[in-house]
Amino acid sequence: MPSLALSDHKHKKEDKKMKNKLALKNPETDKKVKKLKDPKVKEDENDLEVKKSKKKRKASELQLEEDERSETSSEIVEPVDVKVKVKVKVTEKKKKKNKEKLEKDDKDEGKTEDPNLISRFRISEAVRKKLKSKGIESLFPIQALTFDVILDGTDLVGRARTGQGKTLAFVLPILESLTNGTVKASRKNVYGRAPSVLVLLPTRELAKQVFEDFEVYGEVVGLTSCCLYGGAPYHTQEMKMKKGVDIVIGTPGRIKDHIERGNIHLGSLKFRVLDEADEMLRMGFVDDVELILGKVKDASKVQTLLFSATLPDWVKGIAARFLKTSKKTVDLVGKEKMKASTSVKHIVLPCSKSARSQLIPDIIRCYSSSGRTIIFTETKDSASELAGLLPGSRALHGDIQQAQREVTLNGFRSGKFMTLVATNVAARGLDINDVQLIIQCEPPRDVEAYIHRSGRTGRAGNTGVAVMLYDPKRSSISKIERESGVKFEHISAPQPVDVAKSAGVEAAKIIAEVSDSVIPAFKSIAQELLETSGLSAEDLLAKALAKAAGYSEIKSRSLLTSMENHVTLLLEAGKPIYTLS
Ligand SMILES: Nc1ncnc2c1ncn2[C@@H]1O[C@H](COP(=O)(O)OP(=O)(O)OP(=O)(O)O)[C@@H](O)[C@H]1O
Repeated sequence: MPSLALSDHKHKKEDKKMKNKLALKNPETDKKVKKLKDPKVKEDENDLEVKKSKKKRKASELQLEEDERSETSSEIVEPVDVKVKVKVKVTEKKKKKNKEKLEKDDKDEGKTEDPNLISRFRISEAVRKKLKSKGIESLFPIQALTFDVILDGTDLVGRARTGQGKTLAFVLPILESLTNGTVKASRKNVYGRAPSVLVLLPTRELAKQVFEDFEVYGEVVGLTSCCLYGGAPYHTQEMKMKKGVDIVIGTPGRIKDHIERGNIHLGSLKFRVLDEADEMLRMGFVDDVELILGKVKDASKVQTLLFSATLPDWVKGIAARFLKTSKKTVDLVGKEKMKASTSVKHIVLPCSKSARSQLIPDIIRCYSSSGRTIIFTETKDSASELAGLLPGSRALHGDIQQAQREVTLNGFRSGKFMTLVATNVAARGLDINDVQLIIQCEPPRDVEAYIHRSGRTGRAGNTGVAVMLYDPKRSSISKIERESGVKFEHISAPQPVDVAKSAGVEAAKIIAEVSDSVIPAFKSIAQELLETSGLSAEDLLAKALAKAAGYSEIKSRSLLTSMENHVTLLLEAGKPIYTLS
């Protein structure tokens, strides 16, 4: 039957894909990923490089010694074979060549030293130590390229893809500038001091994250920070401002309120930073941002920095109006077609709305590498609904109380649960360790959202997978593909039998870890089962593995809509078939 033959063909394709997927879990790949993640491994790798080049050098030295020996001994040793003949015939020319090679190796050794090592920048010892304790040995490109520009007092527009370290790109030079740089002399360290730095961010979660970086690195150089955002009581925030603080980080609405209530004075301001400015525009903070920026009386005394992963017109306009004409732009994306993260594997998969909750657990099984997953929905209701349907997941969106949002995010960060279902509140800037998989339930309305959502994985040099579901009857992915520059990999839904196979591998591992002490208690019932079931020990064990992996039966699934219990048939006819449409 042609349809069957074709459906088998599909299965083969799926098998191949599944092998690729499983390759993600293979220890070799794991080792590679670990290498990328683990700074110690990086260090070991550097050591290895140094050792390799030393070995190379040693080999050349030995060769040189040997050449010399050969030459001197050429008179007394009878050539034994061709190889030795070649050696004894070594000439001055070869010796010179080896020496030159040694010199070149020496030079290359110098070259392998990382030009972005933190020791090469004007970063104070205390901050350097702190960075090292966090596994940071060298600066990322956006940080290395902007560090001196900022520290030397120039306004800056910085742009890099998601997860490339834009936060430390402004945190580090600002801290240095306040403690050792140009603004050190004019900064007062007294009770009730007005802030020297004001950082504006679009969401509360993001503000908190940036605040934590300022806290960690600022603390070691004696600088204090506070975070001001809506949904939290005014009183505690006011108290902090009264005591005096060096760095204020917050969302535009709450910052504006504090300025209007007279809690924040901008007279001592040395830096203002706009992070994720494009999102502030999208979230309707245009007036608040412009009002806050306009409150600074003498803008010539303030350095303004603007960081973003995308630069729409409003952001360019803000840069033109509020940054000095001497400003510099460091744009690591530029006119490159690919705007999204290049360390992410971008995949699309056809799926009807009703099949989502059945399909998503399988996508997680296949692609999350047992790490964290963030699922994005378009509406708050669908985030709550989906979180209710997926065991072990929690929802995060704007209708959830701030205190609960923080509990949820902390739980996700600390690994209490591994799947977060969120709206765009989690799309921007959030940096959560070990997010391996992003699932977007449908194509977002604008390309920026796609870039930022998929950028929650594949951060800081790690790899990740972003899967976007789409209903072929309702939505199109071509606009996102065109505007983001992403070349999507098209796949069909993982077939339950394939997912079961990878679940079986996990279950087998779990069973192998069970202590032998359980055997006596279960042995007699196992023997009885073997005798009465009429199955071989192998088949019976397969059933036990299936149950341990959560399977009682295996259903089929449509390749077109991902609906369970649907089979996709591909019909072949000997001549063209015309439809009415
Ligand atoms: N030099 C560095 N070496 C190693 N890790 C770093 C370095 N700089 C930053 N990181 C880590 O990289 C991750 C991403 O950084 P960050 O959140 O600043 O990226 P981003 O460019 O602002 O991303 P997004 O556009 O999504 O907001 C963080 O976990 C951060 O700690």
